[in-house]
Amino acid sequence: MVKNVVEVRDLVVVRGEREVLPGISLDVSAGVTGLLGPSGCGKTTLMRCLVGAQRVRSGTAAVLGERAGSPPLRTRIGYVTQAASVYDDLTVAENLAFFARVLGVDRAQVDEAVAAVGLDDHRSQVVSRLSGGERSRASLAVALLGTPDLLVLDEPTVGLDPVLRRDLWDLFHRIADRGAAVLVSSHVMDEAERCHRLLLMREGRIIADGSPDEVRRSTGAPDIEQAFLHLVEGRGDAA
Ligand SMILES: Nc1ncnc2c1ncn2[C@@H]1O[C@H](COP(=O)(O)OP(=O)(O)OP(=O)(O)O)[C@@H](O)[C@H]1O
Repeated sequence: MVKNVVEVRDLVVVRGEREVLPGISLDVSAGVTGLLGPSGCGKTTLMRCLVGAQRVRSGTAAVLGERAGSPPLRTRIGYVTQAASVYDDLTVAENLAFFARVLGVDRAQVDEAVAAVGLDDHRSQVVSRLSGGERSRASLAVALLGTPDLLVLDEPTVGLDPVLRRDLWDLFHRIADRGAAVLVSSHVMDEAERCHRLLLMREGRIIADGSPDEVRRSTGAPDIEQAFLHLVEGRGDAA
């Protein structure tokens, strides 16, 4: 068994004129890992590297022992971007059935994925008539097809009410409990408390890495929000 699900070493990514990731290194293992950092610090760029959607200048990114983006990883990684990635003119069930066929996944998994994201009552609804939160849950259901070993979720709870957010976090934990790695970016600090491990980023670098308790302790802050401000404003360095 591969210990680290993700291994990134000295990764350099340039977007436009800017070195967005100036040589980042990190590992991600099973469990729920939160990726936090100010807007523009490079979270999405890093996630794009892990799914093979980002051109890199140098360094390496490996997932489950394979080069990120290589074909064997196709069904082993689920990725949800900030924009919903389902077809507007198909129903929820039709979208799932389509992606199940593309991925070569058993149709039985469609029902499981729809139930997991709480869209049972909307399975026959055309996506264009769903609310924003329902639409993003439909995208999440697609990412769950194939029972991925790595789930990469770019701010999956934006625009969701507290009940749905809690339900989704319970789902992330259930997925992690069966041995998968779940990497979630978020701006919501109470969500950070629900992660097994936190990676705090600033300007394309990891500035803190540890459990919520460890991050709090290393900064002497009473909560993650204060710890985050402390680190991001450069008054400490816990990494
Ligand atoms: N297509 C692009 N061309 C040039 N620069 C880009 C492009 N996409 C993103 N960038 C820049 O790369 C940097 C990192 O962006 P990225 O989307 O990775 O940040 P982020 O941490 O995910 O931000 P947010 O929390 O706002 O989603 C930003 O400065 C952004 O302006």
